[in-house]
Amino acid sequence: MLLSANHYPPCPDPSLTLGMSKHYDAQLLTILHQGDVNGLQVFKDGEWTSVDPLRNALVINVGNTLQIISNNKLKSVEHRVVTNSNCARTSVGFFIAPSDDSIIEPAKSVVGNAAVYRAFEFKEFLLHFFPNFHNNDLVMERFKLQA
Ligand SMILES: O=C(O)CCC(=O)C(=O)O
Ligand SMILES: [Fe+2]
Repeated sequence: MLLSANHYPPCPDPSLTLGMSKHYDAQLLTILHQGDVNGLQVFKDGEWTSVDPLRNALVINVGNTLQIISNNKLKSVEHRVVTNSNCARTSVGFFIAPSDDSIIEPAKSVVGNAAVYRAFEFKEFLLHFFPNFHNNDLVMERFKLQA
């Protein structure tokens, strides 16, 4: 498990920069507390949509590794953080991750004979994920079984 605290100061011109650029989370699940300031957006139906903070609620985000284990039944979502000019924003994320030597593969109970991904060690996934952070299709392609 990894804990990450993010602080986004107010930005005089939010059109010039993002708080966090678009990405997918690599791990199994992200549990995010985003306080009460807007900023998180998900890419849905071809556009960026705000995930408005709800009082006393956490955001649960499926990561790439859970997408693979679920054989694409659960989808990792592209997301980013925008800034605003009025107030600072702080978020805290818990990333639930397997140990580096865990074997990741689509769960037998969900795939039948149609596994989309091969089995691999989680550390192989991380080694490939970070250098290719901005090309998620390329990341996922490497772990697919040949059609
Ligand atoms: O600050 C946020 O709301 C999201 C942060 C995030 O996406 C991340 O840390 O991976
Ligand atoms: Fe994220």
